[in-house]
Amino acid sequence: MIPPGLLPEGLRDRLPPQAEATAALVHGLTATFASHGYERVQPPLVEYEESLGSRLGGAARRELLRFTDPISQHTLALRSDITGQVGRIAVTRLAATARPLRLSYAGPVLRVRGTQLSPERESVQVGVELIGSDSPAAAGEVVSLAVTALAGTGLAGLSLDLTMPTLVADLVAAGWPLGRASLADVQALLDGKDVGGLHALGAGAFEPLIAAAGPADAALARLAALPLPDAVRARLDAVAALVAALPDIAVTLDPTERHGFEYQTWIGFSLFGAGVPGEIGRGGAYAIVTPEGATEAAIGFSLYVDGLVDAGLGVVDARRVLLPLGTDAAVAARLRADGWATVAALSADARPADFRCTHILDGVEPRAI
Ligand SMILES: N[C@@H](Cc1c[nH]c[nH+]1)C(=O)O
Repeated sequence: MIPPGLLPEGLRDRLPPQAEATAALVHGLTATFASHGYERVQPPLVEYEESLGSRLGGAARRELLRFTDPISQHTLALRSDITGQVGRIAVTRLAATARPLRLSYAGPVLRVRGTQLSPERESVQVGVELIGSDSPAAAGEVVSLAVTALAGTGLAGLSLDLTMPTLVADLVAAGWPLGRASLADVQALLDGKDVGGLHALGAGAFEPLIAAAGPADAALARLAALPLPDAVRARLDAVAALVAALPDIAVTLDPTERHGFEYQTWIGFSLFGAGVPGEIGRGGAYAIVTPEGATEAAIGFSLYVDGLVDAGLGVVDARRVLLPLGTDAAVAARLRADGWATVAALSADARPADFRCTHILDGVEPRAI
């Protein structure tokens, strides 16, 4: 028998005050997005696996929890990421809406497996997608919105890691010599920072990419010294402009990092902050496939609210006042209008501390205890 209170691995209850903190953070972040012109959409928790899966990269698709719908007999899946759903909305229901389209979203996502760093399987994603452009200006808007929104939560020590997920493939397409290696080999060797392996397969041309990782300014300078095709150089300039626009936060560049960027294209980024293990958010440019088989450029980010909650952010400093038995309803209403949370005693011996009250009503005024 499963003991009462036991939850499946990777799932948890949020209790006071964290449950409220989650809601407050979601509210604050989406309000910031709204103030920058991003309008909220709310896709469902569950969709056809075929449709949901096709909008995720390979690894993320394997993270979908699937089941058969007893009504339609189709395979459905719980979303592991909201970005693909927003893309679907953009190219179907909102296909005729003017571009760029600025949408925001918030809600729970579920993945089959947690990771060592974040064992939770359910988490809350909050984010924006700018659809119709992935230009340098769009990237600048989206990255600075992520930074502004996170700064608004009180998070300290914010830092940004940039990557260029399609860089290696672009260089290969431009004729950088692979030797006896395949594109996948080179990517795997770069992931492992395996200089010897690259040379052994005759793909030594890619070695300088390993050294071109670290603090963004130095990494960009190293990359710029390489024989890059014009299109890649233009993207590098866009990344440099983006870094220059963020003088107040630490920015690093790891140009070949692909882990977690299954569907992102010319730019990807992760956000980190003090007191939060693992990423706080991730984003980048990507292409949405339209029902006609064309593609539409987009860029956005998702923030993972649970890390912020676990770090103690979002806790609303509630002023809670205990109302002794028989308190006048009008007095209680006035206190609430003044921003108090009122807790009505249901017995004469109710003690403020038992109800996490900081005050007790004394006559018509709250008295600190
Ligand atoms: N949803 C992606 C990040 C993203 C949003 N938009 C583009 N990329 C993730 O959580 O990994």
